[in-house]
Amino acid sequence: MSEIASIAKELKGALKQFPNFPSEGVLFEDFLPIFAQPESFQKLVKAFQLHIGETKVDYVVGLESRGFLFGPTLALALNAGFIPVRKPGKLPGPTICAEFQKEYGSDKFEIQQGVIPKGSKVVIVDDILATGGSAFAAGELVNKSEAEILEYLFVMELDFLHGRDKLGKPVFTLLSGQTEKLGA
Ligand SMILES: O=P(O)(O)OC[C@H]1O[C@H](OP(=O)(O)OP(=O)(O)O)[C@H](O)[C@@H]1O
Ligand SMILES: Nc1ncnc2[nH]cnc12
Ligand SMILES: [Mg+2]
Repeated sequence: MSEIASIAKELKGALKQFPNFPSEGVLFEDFLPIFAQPESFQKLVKAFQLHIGETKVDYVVGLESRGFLFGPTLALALNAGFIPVRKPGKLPGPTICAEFQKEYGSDKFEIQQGVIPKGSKVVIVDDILATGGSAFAAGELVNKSEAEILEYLFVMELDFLHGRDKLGKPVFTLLSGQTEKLGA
C-alpha cells in the first residue's frame, strides 16, 4: 500500500458522521477530530504534500471556514503562500465576488483584488467537495485573477453529487467519500 493510501486509511477512522445535520437528509462528515491529534494533523498535511510531489505551487487558496484549518499549514509545507477566499464583507479593500449554490443553501465568496499575481500556479483546498458550488466559485475568483489552477484538493468527496464534473481541472480527494445520499 502507498504511503498516501495508508495515511488515508488511518485518517478515515478518525472521522465522525452525524446524520441529518445541519438539515434532514444530510450525512455530515466531521473532520475536526483530525486536528485534535497532532499526529493525524501532520499526516493529513503529509499526504497532500506527497501527492503534490515536486510540482511547484506558488499559492494555496483556502476556502473559509474549513479550508482555513489546514490550508495555511499545507502552504508552509509546500513553501507556498496562502490566500484566503472569504465569505462576503470580511475582506478589506477592493474584492472580487462570486455567488454559488451549496448542498444546503446559497452563499458568496470573495478574494482581495491583486493578491494573486497573474500567471501564478495555484491549488485550491477545502475539506469537502459536495455539489462543487463553493470550489467552482473559488475557481472563478482565481481565474478572474488570471492565475492558473493546477488542481483542487479535498479531504473528502460526496461522490453522488458529482461536484468534480463542474470543476474542469484535476481533482484530488484524499479519503474515499460517500457514494450514496443518506437514506438512498
Ligand atoms: O461543494 P459544496 O456544495 O459547495 O459544499 C462544500 C462546502 O460546504 C461546506 O462549507 P460551509 O459553507 O457549509 O461551511 P464552513 O464555513 O463550515 O466551511 C464545506 O466545508 C465546503 O466548503
Ligand atoms: N455532508 C457534508 N458533511 C460535511 N460538510 C459538508 N459540506 C457540504 N456537505 C457536507
Ligand atoms: Mg466550507
